[in-house]
Amino acid sequence: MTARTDLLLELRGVHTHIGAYHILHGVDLAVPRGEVTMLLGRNGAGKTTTLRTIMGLWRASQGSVHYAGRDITQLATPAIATLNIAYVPENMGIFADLTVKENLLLAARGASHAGQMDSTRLDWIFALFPAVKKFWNHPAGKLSGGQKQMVAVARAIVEPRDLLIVDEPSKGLAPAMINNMIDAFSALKAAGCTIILVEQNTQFAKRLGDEVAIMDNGRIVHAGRMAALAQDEALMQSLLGLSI
Ligand SMILES: Nc1ncnc2c1ncn2[C@@H]1O[C@H](COP(=O)(O)OP(=O)(O)OP(=O)(O)O)[C@@H](O)[C@H]1O
Repeated sequence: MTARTDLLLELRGVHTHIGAYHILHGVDLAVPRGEVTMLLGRNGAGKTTTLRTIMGLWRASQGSVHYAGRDITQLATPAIATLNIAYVPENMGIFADLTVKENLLLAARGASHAGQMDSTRLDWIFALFPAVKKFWNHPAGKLSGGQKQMVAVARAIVEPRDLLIVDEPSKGLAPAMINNMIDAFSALKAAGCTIILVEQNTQFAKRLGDEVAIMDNGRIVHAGRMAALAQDEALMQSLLGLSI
């Protein structure tokens, strides 16, 4: 099959088993470079499993994952991470006992103290996520769920990324924080980052998504432009069982 040059990431016929369970049943997902792709679907549809398979945290038992024209299906997670792909899981993986600064420092390559971090990039991150600056020297565990989510995304982008993958970024966020998160992802996209977001919040998806893929029962059941889907109430209803 010829590779599409507009795609940064492509899954072809991916099957994933978790132990004895067959979870993904031939996932085809095309992620255009420089855009925001929304992965939607009901609970248990296979969205998180798809992200974990991309990151090598689960191994595809069939099919392939191509990134920037390279087959990464068999690569181990650390090798995948060095390809400038960052993944923020749903539980965020924040170290509660460490300060916000220390959480970010851990993700900064080659920096052993804050003075060695790229200050221009840090200022940019502070502008995107004011809570990160405000609570810089506070233990991350003391922050609200929304603030932790900001720290988790900030940590993922402390180094420049080509692909950022975030599982449910809007989960539990107050409306003002949702707007902040949308602005931050828009700024990241404008800076050239390709983004994949798993979402349950269809308003969030509608405002940010360029491309959309909808999963059900371990398969992609619809893929296309977000704007087109957002205008098709009936299709949205039939795919997700809710209205946008
Ligand atoms: N570690 C596991 N062991 C067994 N089954 C699992 C495991 N993780 C996920 N599953 C199952 O795989 C299916 C897909 O789960 P997944 O978390 O990928 O769905 P999801 O679309 O991300 O849903 P949610 O929004 O609820 O997280 C579900 O039926 C789930 O129960």
